[in-house]
Amino acid sequence: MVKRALISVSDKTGIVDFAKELQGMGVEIISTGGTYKTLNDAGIKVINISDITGFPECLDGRVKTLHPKVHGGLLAMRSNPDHMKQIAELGIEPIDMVIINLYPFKQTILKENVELHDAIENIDIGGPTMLRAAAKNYQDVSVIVDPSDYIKVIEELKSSKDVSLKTKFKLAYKVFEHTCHYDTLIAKYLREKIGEDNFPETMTLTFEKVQDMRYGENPHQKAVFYKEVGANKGCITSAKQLHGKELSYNNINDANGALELLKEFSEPTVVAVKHANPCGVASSDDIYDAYVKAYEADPVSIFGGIIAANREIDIKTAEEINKIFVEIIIAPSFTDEAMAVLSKKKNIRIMQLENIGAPVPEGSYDMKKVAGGLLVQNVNRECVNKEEIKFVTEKRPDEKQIEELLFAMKVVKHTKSNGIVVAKGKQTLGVGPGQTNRIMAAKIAIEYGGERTKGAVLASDAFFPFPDCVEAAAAAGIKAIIQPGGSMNDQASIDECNKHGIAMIFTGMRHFKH
Ligand SMILES: NC(=O)c1ncn([C@@H]2O[C@H](COP(=O)(O)O)[C@@H](O)[C@H]2O)c1NC=O
Repeated sequence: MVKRALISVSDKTGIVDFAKELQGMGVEIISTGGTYKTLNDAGIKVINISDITGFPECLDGRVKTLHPKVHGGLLAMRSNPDHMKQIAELGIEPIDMVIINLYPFKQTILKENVELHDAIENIDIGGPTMLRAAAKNYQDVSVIVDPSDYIKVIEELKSSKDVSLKTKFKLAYKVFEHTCHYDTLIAKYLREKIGEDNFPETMTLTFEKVQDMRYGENPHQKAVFYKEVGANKGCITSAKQLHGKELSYNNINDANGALELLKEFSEPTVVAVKHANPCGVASSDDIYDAYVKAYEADPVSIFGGIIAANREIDIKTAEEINKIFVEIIIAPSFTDEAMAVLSKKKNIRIMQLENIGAPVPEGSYDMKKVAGGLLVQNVNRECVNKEEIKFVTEKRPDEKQIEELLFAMKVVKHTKSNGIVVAKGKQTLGVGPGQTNRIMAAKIAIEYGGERTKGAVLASDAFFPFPDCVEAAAAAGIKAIIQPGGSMNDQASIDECNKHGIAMIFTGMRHFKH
């Protein structure tokens, strides 16, 4: 039986109707300042919390409900005669239901230019304390933290005069989920305020559900898509779907890979991705030309792929894209004419992402789940270390070749290791991804390039342990190479370059990606 309920809510949506229903069932209602006013103004009979505690709310609301008269009433076990005797002697009356939602910490920190003191004042203390007390004593107390549960609770009360133990247990579980999410956001916010790489002793992460997925990587795997709170600028989680069926698990993963690579470029660029590896990447003066070059880079692999562009898609580009089947096109915007063309196809997903080039914020984590644990590192935000660049061969690359080499290095950075990329004219010609030895990656990239590799450049994500990749490059007519350097055997590759008149530069920065 619910005889007394304590209501203390920041989000007052639906609270008047809920309280009216409780009152109609003869439940006595206690409330804190603002909630008291809202209910009282709506004609509901409410007892002010101060009349229960015998204390005024004080310290700007920092202390309202933190009192044994409240917590004794919540925590006393009704089945324990000692507890009941003690509270009777202390003049504490049981509280059977609490309806609480917390100070809007999340909404506060999501505001632009929020001051630390503002965030701090929005850390709720009394609310979580009551929520946790009530949830611990769920057998005797119903605890409602989510306004979407109001209707269900009222229905149960109407039909069986009480809330079932099963419902009370679920509501209690929800409380700990909620307070954990709330506290994790606080910890994350404060950790980011410290402003340096911070790898805490315990890693508590929190995400919010975006949607259920039809299935995971494979149809027999269940999957859900979650997003981080805040920090979603330029991320796949902020993309707006303008057309097409729901994104799949693999679509999201591939689109994420395409966006990460696209962020390396400021000039008009198109990235095509298959199975999380780039298959065609090109930069040009305009997006149409960049698309044509990305398509021609590898017209076979792009089929059924993900295309990401960093400029508006116009009708000319849309008509070109429409000639093949692609799963997703993602861009900052689409002209109306382009939308009309692209949306003729039922199966293409059209995604709009403003701020598509927004960099990953400094201090962001990159994580990989391993069985029984989690690997955490900071995001790989660099591409080459300009101070570390060394021209190691007799032949020096010219300015144009340096640009070409840097283009290829950006692409190989986002290719699964071992990876090799061959490129010319800011267009990939061959991508050799994810091989267990480097020469195989080189052979694949060169084979994709075919005749076009003559005069092209080659990038490697890590150093050459042997001169075999240079030999293969020379045979394919490659004129310049970029790689991190740092192998004990660097000299063998340098000698091989010198033998064939190839220019090679070392960047001092490796880009493994697994
Ligand atoms: N300090 C306390 O004793 C306390 N008790 C309840 N609160 C919070 O005060 C809010 C409601 O305040 P009001 O009814 O004055 O609008 C709720 O979000 C509730 O979680 C408190 N505030 C913050 O800690």
